[in-house]
Amino acid sequence: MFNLDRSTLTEYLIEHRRRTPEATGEFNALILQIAQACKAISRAVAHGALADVLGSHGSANVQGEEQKKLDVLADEIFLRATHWGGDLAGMVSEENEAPIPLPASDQRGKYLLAFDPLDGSSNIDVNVAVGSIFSILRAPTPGEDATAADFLQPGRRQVAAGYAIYGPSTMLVLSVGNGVAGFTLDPIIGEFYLTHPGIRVPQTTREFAINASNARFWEPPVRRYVDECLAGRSGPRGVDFNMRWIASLVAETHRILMRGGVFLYPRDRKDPARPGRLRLLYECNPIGFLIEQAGGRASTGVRPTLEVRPESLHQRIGFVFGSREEVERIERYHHEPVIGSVQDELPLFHARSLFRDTEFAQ
Ligand SMILES: O=P(O)(O)OC[C@H]1O[C@](O)(COP(=O)(O)O)[C@@H](O)[C@@H]1O
Ligand SMILES: [Mg+2]
Ligand SMILES: [Mg+2]
Repeated sequence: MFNLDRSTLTEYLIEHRRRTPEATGEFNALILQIAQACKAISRAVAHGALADVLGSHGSANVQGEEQKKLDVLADEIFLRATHWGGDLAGMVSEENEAPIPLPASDQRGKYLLAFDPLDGSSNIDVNVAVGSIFSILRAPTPGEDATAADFLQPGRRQVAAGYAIYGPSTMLVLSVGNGVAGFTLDPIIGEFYLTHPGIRVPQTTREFAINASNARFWEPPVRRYVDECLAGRSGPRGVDFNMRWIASLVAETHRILMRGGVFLYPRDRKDPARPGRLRLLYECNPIGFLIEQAGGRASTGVRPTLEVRPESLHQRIGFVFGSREEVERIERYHHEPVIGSVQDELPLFHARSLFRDTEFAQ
């Protein structure tokens, strides 16, 4: 059952360092600190009610969202595990408005860390998979405290990115810029082992994921895409599609990395002040980096996510990613003039579509 030949995460990182002669070891130290944080969060998640980590913390974060106990705990765990290491010049977290001050006595390093300590918070209390997401950038002025502006770099400049998924097993999925590798935690030994080398996203798929409760706010290209998927074999796509919605970005990403698919949390018209739901710096950019490294495509719906120049730390943006062919199709729909949708062609969709509304009917 156990394969003793598997590399540990540490061995994988040492191997990577051998191929990077100028590496000092700071980068590996940082990744291992993050992995340590993920192990501690995994333990808290696994203990659930036994560790009194379910339920609301009774506070709101900078974005006005209710904080769960586990959001706050995971944030603290990330801070403790990483901010004494001396390899960081700054940190940004979903749960903190400004960059988190590093300890005064500590040296400043050359990396910036942006993270979502607990992703999929609405799933904590219902015992569904949640995760942590992280993005690593180079500090423009190594050795000095980073400013908020230092973090506003396009995702293409990420040095590494990854997530931990706390599911039936805990995994760390990582890219240091040469593909994507998945490591599974042995919870007894407390070690991540390389179990999924060279992860690739299948180019084609027949499975999509979108929060359909927002259908009335979708823009026409998204409506067209989803309507065509729903029309299945008798529609313009000529095949039946399957649908998933977990409401944990990490879990959706993991499914897509494992078996393909396309995920959409598009820009919509729900709230003009919030063009999209997901946050660019610590959700879309790291996931986009992993998806591109695995041969898939990550997009705003119009252009590659990793090309966007961020404007603020907690900026939200439309996000579409997954199997390349589907993402390219969605981008094409955004660039094409709006023409009649499948709704106009199929009588069923006129009066009774699940996603029917009048406001944006074409
Ligand atoms: O509640 P919705 O609309 O289904 O949104 C789900 C999305 O919100 C998120 O939970 C946001 O992340 P946080 O839990 O870190 O705030 C994503 O993981 C997920 O894709
Ligand atoms: Mg999140
Ligand atoms: Mg979160």
